[in-house]
Amino acid sequence: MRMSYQRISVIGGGSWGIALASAAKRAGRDVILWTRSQQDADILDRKRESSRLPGATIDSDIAITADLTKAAQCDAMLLVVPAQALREVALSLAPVIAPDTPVLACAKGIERGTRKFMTEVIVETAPKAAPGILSGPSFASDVVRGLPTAVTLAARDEKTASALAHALGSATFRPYHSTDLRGVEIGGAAKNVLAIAAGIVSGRGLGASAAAALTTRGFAELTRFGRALGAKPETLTGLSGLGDLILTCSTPQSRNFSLGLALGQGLSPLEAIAKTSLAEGVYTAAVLNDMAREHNVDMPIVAAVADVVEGQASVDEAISRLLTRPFRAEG
Ligand SMILES: NC(=O)C1=CN([C@@H]2O[C@H](COP(=O)(O)OP(=O)(O)OC[C@H]3O[C@@H](n4cnc5c(N)ncnc54)[C@H](OP(=O)(O)O)[C@@H]3O)[C@@H](O)[C@H]2O)C=CC1
Ligand SMILES: O=C(CO)COP(=O)(O)O
Repeated sequence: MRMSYQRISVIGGGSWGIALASAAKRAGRDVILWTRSQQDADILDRKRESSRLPGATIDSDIAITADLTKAAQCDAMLLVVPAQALREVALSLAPVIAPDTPVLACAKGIERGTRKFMTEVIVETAPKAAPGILSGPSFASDVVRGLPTAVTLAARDEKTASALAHALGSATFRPYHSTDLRGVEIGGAAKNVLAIAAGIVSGRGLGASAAAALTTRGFAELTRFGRALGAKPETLTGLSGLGDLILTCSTPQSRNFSLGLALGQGLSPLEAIAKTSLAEGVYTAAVLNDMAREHNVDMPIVAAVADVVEGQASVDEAISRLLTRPFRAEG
């Protein structure tokens, strides 16, 4: 098994892909960044900046390509495309990556239709790869500027997870390693949905006390769901669970929070989606709600967000439903 991960490929030239490529470069790795269009690759290569990350410079030593076969020549790969596009990209990669190459999902979401988590999609589409996941409280704009961030990186075995954390880590980008794939991916997927609710609370002007209650009760939902699906408690209270929930529920720097803010201020779901760049919680809300029901897990905030973004309830109806739930023991 390869344990030296010098050549890192980053698949996806959006804001998180560029930020992770920059972090890997800062850690001393040889980095290739793949974008799906040749035109984008040429522009990024020439300008060394992206409108998605204003003010950030892409290191001149990061190779940029639109050639998947070239990008597949690596020791480890980061998949940094939206959750709903991960299957399509992994399918194209499967024939060109070497067996046992770690392929880390860096998207936060659950596939609609199949109800699969990101590492399950990798296992299905690229069965010879070694699946992993990287997730945690980390805005691309912070990571690309080299501000201190910490994330969780999980692989099936601890040696691989630890070696990958060493390969990608630096003083300002600190991956903590884990083998709890499921726990890490549940945190990243659920927190986006809960961040929409936090944004709604802010946009409706419900106050700081309501915001704290929402985040805490949201964490109770995330924990219940995680426990039902076999996540480790320490993962749920760690960076990729509680850590990312706190970050995304607290600032309009989060796209999910800011989409919620727009909904709370009275925009329709379609208007709010059009106004915000990729907010994964929109696509995860209904599938997470369905999975919660399937596993008999009570997730009233997630259900409320799903109804609002799918246009089945108004913001006021959803809030009223949450506030009139029966009183119960905490837990
Ligand atoms: N931004 C952030 O701060 C963070 C983001 N994430 C997660 O990373 C994932 C990606 O987000 P982010 O980079 O911000 O999103 P962006 O919208 O900035 O970028 C998405 C990238 O994926 C590409 N893409 C979209 N669909 C496909 C497809 N079918 N095939 C190939 N490439 C595709 C886009 O290409 P094109 O330009 O051609 O459309 C674009 O380069 C999300 O799941 C997000 O939750 C996680 C942590 C932090
Ligand atoms: O996942 C993120 C930070 O950890 C980014 O959050 P948003 O996608 O809501 O901007």
